[in-house]
Amino acid sequence: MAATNTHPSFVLESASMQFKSTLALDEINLTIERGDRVALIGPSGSGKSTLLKLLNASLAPTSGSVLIHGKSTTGLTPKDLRKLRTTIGWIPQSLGVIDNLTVLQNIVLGGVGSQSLASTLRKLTFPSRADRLRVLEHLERVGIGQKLFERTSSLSGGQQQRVAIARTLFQNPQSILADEPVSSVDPARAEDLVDLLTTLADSHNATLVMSLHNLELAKRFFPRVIGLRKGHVVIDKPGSALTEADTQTLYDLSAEELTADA
Ligand SMILES: Nc1ncnc2c1ncn2[C@@H]1O[C@H](COP(=O)(O)OP(=O)(O)OP(=O)(O)O)[C@@H](O)[C@H]1O
Repeated sequence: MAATNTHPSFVLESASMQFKSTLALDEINLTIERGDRVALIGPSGSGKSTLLKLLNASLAPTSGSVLIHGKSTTGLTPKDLRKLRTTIGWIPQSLGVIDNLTVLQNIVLGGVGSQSLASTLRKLTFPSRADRLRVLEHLERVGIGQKLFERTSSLSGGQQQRVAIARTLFQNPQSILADEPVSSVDPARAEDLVDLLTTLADSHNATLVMSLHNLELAKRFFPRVIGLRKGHVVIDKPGSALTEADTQTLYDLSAEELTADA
């Protein structure tokens, strides 16, 4: 189980992110409580990945503040930043698994956090019996226990996604962030993976924030759906309460935008 922390998982206070001439996020105010299960939806370019990067402390806001598990991400030393990041499981679009390592080694890497290079190499080369058993337990939970010693490059895309999930769980994070983890798989597999990830996050009592393009999955699996448009939060409600009007709010181009884009 993840360590107890009474703070909300994430708090954004007037947080903005400006990239040169692009205002990717505009004064966002948002609290994500411990154990929340949140889908981030919105059109391409609306700011979903940027928001996840603020929640992962890989970007600091250009103005306003972001608190992760009660700690502001502004002005942290690199050491404190690394320590904070060990409390967050991060599943990027690219999954971040290393092809040439075995499944066991990839998952052990999830747990090394801020340890030294020497200690990391030792763990990778000679994982302890306790680590091997824990890895196996997580692999079994994601349904690929038999793949423990296989080279990750020999696994299918869907199996590699399961490795990425097991690696995140092995880290025992307080929160899990996933950036479109199902973008490149077929609909049936996408549903299985979202089901698996939401169930596992629940059983670990971990907060889950996942960006998704598939609105049906957001509706079915997420008690909270946050819709972004042009760097603003325009929807924040249970997935089961999403309406056609919400979809239009998010995705329909106004006549003004159509003229601007022409
Ligand atoms: N590093 C960067 N430098 C400059 N502009 C950026 C950078 N990262 C993002 N942006 C811009 O910020 C805006 C929001 O991008 P972001 O990637 O957060 O959108 P998104 O909703 O995740 O899109 P998608 O669904 O296509 O992944 C876009 O206009 C994008 O071009």
